Amino acid sequence: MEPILTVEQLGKSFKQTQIIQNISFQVHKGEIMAILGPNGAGKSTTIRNIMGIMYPDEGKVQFHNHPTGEIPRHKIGYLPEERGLYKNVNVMDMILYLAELKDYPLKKARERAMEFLVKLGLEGKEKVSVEELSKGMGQKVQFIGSIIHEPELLILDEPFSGLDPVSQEVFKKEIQELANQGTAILLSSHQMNMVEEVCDRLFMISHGQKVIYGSLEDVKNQYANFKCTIRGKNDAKMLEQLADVQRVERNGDVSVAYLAPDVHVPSWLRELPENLNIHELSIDRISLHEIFIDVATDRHLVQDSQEGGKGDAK
Ligand SMILES: Nc1ncnc2c1ncn2[C@@H]1O[C@H](COP(=O)(O)OP(=O)(O)OP(=O)(O)O)[C@@H](O)[C@H]1O
Repeated sequence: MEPILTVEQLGKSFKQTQIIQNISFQVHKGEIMAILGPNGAGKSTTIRNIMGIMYPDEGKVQFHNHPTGEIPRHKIGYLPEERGLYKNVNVMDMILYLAELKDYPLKKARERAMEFLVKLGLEGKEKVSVEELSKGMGQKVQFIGSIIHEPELLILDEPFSGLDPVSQEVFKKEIQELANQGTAILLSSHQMNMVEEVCDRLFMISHGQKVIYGSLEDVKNQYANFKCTIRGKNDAKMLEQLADVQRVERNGDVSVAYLAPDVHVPSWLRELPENLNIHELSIDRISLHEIFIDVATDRHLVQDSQEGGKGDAK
């Protein structure tokens, strides 16, 4: 795997408060790397340090194939968390202006702009003034602006926020296609279902520090324990006392028992008490959404200490 970006031991403080600490990860050619974490964890600060919008107090950012310390802006695409376009220009001129800023040939930019306007359902909007666009349409135009110059690294800060489900799917497809064509993508998002569907690897920050780093598969193998959902009138206490049950959540007649790591599911099922009331029962692995909540609420630390510490996925 060819690294495009290496972030090494990045640290940043504001007014003596350490915001991020010892942040290290790589983004490879053709992969989608998710940077995740609760509100205020330090994702945007990390991205801003990569983009040179602010400078780290410690560590370094290296763009491979470029001299050390250089930020090759014409090779980076960036969709910032704060959306914003010039209002009194038309859509095509806006996109061409952004291409020009990156020294990208205008003829090619116009062709690519048309191609993406069609793909994102904005055909015929080329001459429409940006201020007449809806929020979602504006976001699509800004997205086109971030990829118009064929960047080798694309940084997307919350690309799905504010989009309807259909537009989210369109964005998802485009992001996957760009990765298939070799673009390295660093994506920050709170939409775990989307992250689970598109990302190859993920880096999770909590309180400014790495908590998980690894491939989606490794992370799921390591952190996605099983849960057993039972519909039927049952005493939650009885379920809590079963072997290998870490906790039980209850909603009406539905109880979800979260199982310990490495539980042998067939054996666990065999041991269920005979008087258990079962209308429906299912066994699933917890989702990335649930892993995220475990991490964000430090629940995984309890789990790690019970196991003697699992460490990172990578
Ligand atoms: N310019 C700044 N001056 C002081 N503190 C800042 C500044 N920028 C960010 N912070 C603080 O740094 C912390 C991390 O903020 P950051 O925006 O990086 O988080 P985030 O993970 O992107 O959060 P969100 O998911 O809410 O966008 C927060 O506590 C924030 O208040």
